[in-house]
Amino acid sequence: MHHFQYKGDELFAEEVAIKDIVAEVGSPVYIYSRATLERHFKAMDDAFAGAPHTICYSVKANSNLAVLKTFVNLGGGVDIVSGGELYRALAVGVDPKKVVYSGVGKRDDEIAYALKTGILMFNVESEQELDRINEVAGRLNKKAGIAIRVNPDVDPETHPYITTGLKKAKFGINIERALGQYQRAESMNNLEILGIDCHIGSQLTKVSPFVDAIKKLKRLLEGVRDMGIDVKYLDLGGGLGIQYNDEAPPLPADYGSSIIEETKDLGLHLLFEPGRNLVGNAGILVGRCLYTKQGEEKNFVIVDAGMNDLARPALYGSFHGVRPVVRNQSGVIEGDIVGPICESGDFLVKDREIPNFQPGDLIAFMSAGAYGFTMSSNYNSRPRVAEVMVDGKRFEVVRERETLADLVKGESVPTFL
Ligand SMILES: Cc1ncc(COP(=O)(O)O)c(C=O)c1O
Ligand SMILES: N[C@@H](CCCC[NH3+])C(=O)O
Repeated sequence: MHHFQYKGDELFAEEVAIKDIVAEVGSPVYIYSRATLERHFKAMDDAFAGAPHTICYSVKANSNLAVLKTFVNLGGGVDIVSGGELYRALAVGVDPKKVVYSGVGKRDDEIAYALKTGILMFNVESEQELDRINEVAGRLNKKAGIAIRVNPDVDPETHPYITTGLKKAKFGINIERALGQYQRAESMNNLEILGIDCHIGSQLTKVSPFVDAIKKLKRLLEGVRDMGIDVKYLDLGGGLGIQYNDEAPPLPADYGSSIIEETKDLGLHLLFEPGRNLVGNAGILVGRCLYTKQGEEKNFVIVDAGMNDLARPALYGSFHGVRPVVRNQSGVIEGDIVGPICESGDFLVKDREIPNFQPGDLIAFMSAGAYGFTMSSNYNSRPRVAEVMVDGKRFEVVRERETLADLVKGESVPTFL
């Protein structure tokens, strides 16, 4: 259940007809439901009510300030992977002590920015990074809180591109080497060891890989504690999946109870970094049918939104549900919904039964709130689209559509031309 439902033949976002939003803001447009964002956050937060915990929303999934502010208002922290994400989170007043910083390629300036901000901890992803953070912290006369992101080598059984906790992944430090790194960290002057971290992948539809990972981390935790290191936090990353099509991911409550059961005697404060689960089904992308075309072997619906606006189908072959914004189509066809981009990979829907859309019709691409706008680009010199947040009967533009002038912002023709 979410807040994008038909009333009669018109698709609504909460209490607002989507066609009214498009009439004012144009298309394509991303539309987010505040009520859905809040409900998802609370479901996750409530799932861990039985344990000390903080929900550190993973900013990469959707970094719009309005979305961040929604979660910060509910007491959320953030998981960031760049100085840019930190900047965004600070702009909406996140508590620095609820910020964790993940990512395999943290630069010196980003580390320094995070240290000056006073974030809770860095999730360290390599041996060299450990030295680097220690060095930068020393230079700034600060102590850096750290956890080691452990790669527990469990298979999350999700898409290979978003599997991150297998041995062959670039992420984290192999669990067998982690203890040695804790020992090294302990000997460094400018680090404070605070936690153990893992993130095994995204769009998981089972609880068991999480539990498997925790079992492995518990063995490591014992070793770390045996060295006399007092770890306070267990960061279990994000990764809980959502329903795009016919997946049946566990409910946050089930995910929560399994994890609490597995961690209840550890005396640790739990951290979570959910992204997709909070925002995926809280957002849609709306585009308009420009043309239809009967190819030699196929029907095409050509829309004004493309892979530059929503990259997931092109990148992962992902499924996004499709709904007419106004139900007036007669019948269905089989075919592709494609964008205007000059790439054969530019499709939003491939080989599916779809409503018989006609030029002018508005189309909602569902479950687009996560990794939608944040992965969009200006490819083909297309201004990035507007973002709107709905709250009950009202809505506001939370990111303006880019203009043609925005496209060339910062560019110049050199003097020698
Ligand atoms: C370190 C880390 N934390 C959290 C997330 C959020 O993942 P998800 O959107 O699947 O919850 C990711 C992305 O997979 C990640 O790499
Ligand atoms: N971008 C991916 C998820 C990547 C997760 C990154 N931590 C997706 O759309 O499914």
